[in-house]
Amino acid sequence: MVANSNSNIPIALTIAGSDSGGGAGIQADLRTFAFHCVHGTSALTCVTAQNTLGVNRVDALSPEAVVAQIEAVATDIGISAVKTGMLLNSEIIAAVAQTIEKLENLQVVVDPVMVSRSGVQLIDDEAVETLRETLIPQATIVTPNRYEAQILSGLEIRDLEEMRSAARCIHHLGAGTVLVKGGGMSGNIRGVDLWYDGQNDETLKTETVDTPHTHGTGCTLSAAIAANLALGCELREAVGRAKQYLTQALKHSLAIGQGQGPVGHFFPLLDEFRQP
Ligand SMILES: Nc1ncnc2c1ncn2[C@@H]1O[C@H](COP(=O)(O)OP(=O)(O)OP(=O)(O)O)[C@@H](O)[C@H]1O
Ligand SMILES: Cc1ncc(CO)c(N)n1
Repeated sequence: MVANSNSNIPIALTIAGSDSGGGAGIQADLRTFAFHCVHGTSALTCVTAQNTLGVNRVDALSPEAVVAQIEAVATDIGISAVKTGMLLNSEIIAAVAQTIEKLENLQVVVDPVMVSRSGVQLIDDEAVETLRETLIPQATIVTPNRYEAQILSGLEIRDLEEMRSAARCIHHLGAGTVLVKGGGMSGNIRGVDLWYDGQNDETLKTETVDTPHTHGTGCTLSAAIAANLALGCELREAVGRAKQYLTQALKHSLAIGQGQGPVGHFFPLLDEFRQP
């Protein structure tokens, strides 16, 4: 039998860290790409020993190793969309920014991973500055959570109005569009995101899912945006579709481990493969 090979498959790249627990990072990104029928490629920045309770250890790769992975993919396979996640330190951020700057026709989704959901800063101040100066200006869209938006804007965020002000400040750093995510907000704006593209702002809401198992929401959302961009969607549509996918994954989140379980990326296949 002759294979029905597909040479038109959209291709996306994730530049991010590994999560041994499988809920966030590269593992979440590649699963999200796959569930959008997008071929996923990856450049690993660090390896975390992590589970549903937290991060126990982080080992970084060298900036040269990160660049070599990006170049190996770009020079042979080609990429139409990239997402960046946990970049860890200033040297890796600068190397990634320099490398992707040279790639043409690339849509860039920057998830500026720097603060955990509990509000703990994961990267040092120098790395924040490098992110601000080198990578965010290249972003088609940047997707900070509440705490990351506070650091990038220097503003406190307690309500929608403050999310709006922060988005405007971050837009001044040079990103095309800013999406301030509301997973860390409380009350009726938990799960409401604020979009600002330099002209219009808009609140994006699907529904609030009442679950403690939200590990990997940010990675999944940014990977789904990159996947939809690789599929050819316009940015606003890509974000809307990504939020729908994430909401379904949250509704099917996995109550595994003793802490915060991951979102369930494979909900579209549950009926087919559900155990008896
Ligand atoms: N309980 C919820 N119900 C609905 N949507 C949610 C909920 N929690 C998070 N989201 C959505 O998930 C997406 C990611 O936002 P969040 O603020 O959780 O990012 P994050 O903190 O970067 O995630 P992570 O925990 O992976 O670091 C956003 O679209 C947000 O609105
Ligand atoms: C590897 C990795 N990337 C991103 C996050 C943020 O959710 C995480 N916990 N781990």
